[in-house]
Amino acid sequence: MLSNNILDRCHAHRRYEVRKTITNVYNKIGTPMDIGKLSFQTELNVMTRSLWGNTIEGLEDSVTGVSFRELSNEVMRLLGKPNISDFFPVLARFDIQGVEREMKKVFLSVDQILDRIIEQRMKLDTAKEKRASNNREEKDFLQFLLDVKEQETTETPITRTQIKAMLLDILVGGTDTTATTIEWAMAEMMSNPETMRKAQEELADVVGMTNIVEESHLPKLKYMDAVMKETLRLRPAVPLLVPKCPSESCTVGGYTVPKGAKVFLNVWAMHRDPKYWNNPSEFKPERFLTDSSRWDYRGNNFQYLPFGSGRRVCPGIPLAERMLIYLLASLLHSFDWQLITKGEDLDLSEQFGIVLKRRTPLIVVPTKRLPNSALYA
Ligand code: HEM
Repeated sequence: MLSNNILDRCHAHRRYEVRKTITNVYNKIGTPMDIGKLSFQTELNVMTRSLWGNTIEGLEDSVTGVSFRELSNEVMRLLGKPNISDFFPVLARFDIQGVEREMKKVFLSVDQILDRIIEQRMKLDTAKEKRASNNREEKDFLQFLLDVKEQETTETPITRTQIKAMLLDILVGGTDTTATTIEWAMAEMMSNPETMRKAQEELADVVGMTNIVEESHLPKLKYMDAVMKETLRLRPAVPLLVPKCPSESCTVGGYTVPKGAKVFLNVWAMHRDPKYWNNPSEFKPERFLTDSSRWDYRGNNFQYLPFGSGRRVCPGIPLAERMLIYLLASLLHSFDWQLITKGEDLDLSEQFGIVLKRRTPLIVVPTKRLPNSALYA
């Protein structure tokens, strides 16, 4: 589902959702907008369309009374909260801060949403629907997993709980990270208007002002790509990566790491180390334009690891790469953006957590940029 090949085949989902977002923004032009919220909803819709062919707009509220974004925020908050049980496992059964209790509550809600989606799919699964689905050119991810579950001969049978876990892993791993990165990129550009000017100039050159951004333009948007790389250097969405736990004691850089230790890799600090970066706290996309072959997201260059490295490197890189640039480019090409109060200093402070969020949401006001209104439909 996350390979470039499959992503190429379902590019229509991304186009549909990004265009829907542009139209929605256009319909509310001149009013303040929360960029994080807007990006989250677009990314969530893109992912759920690829996972089970539909969005969860409406369903989430009707099943649990809260939006998926609120649930996801809560999962991230609890995952990042320092928990005494982790430091003194002997106390874990008392769950002194109630982290486990709260997490169970959130997961129950997410579980109900995913159960409803699976049940809806299984209800459709009459013989007639099944024939239609088998004949369909593309199966979505859920259908693929349900088919594997049905084949009892499979060596490693897959359970409904595992299906829900995989769906949740992908949803939680992909939505907040992408939305937060777009929000940071926009905030950094608003604080450095020269970078915004250059990005919009590139869009005018590559896409033109009588056209809309398409995924086919993305490989030509070199400056926009550098903006994303610089955003992920300065504001890595997962600043401590996902904790690692060695299965054997080992020695790294002269230090012994005992078997079973919890290891955090502080890429936030690595990305700001003055030994490797000139003026590390400056937002300067140009640093990624020179010697660009050195910079990619695969984790082979140990001074730059926004998606991790090795066996547990983020599997969502191909989707993230496309969606980050596609959505940001579409927002910057279609609109100019201003802060609510002109001349105000934008708050760039960070909030500690497993995902590196802004302390305050980025609220900005769009104005129309393209001459032809039909391009917003
Ligand atoms: C800006 C976007 C994203 C960033 C910065 C990001 C970053 C990361 C990082 C740092 C890790 C941990 C790697 C490690 O510890 O070595 C990770 C894991 C993961 N990511 Fe992403 N990610 C992004 C988008 C996505 C997307 C779009 C998806 C899914 C479609 C996704 C799915 C996952 C999953 C499932 C894991 C867990 C992998 C495992 O533990 O085996 N991510 N991501």
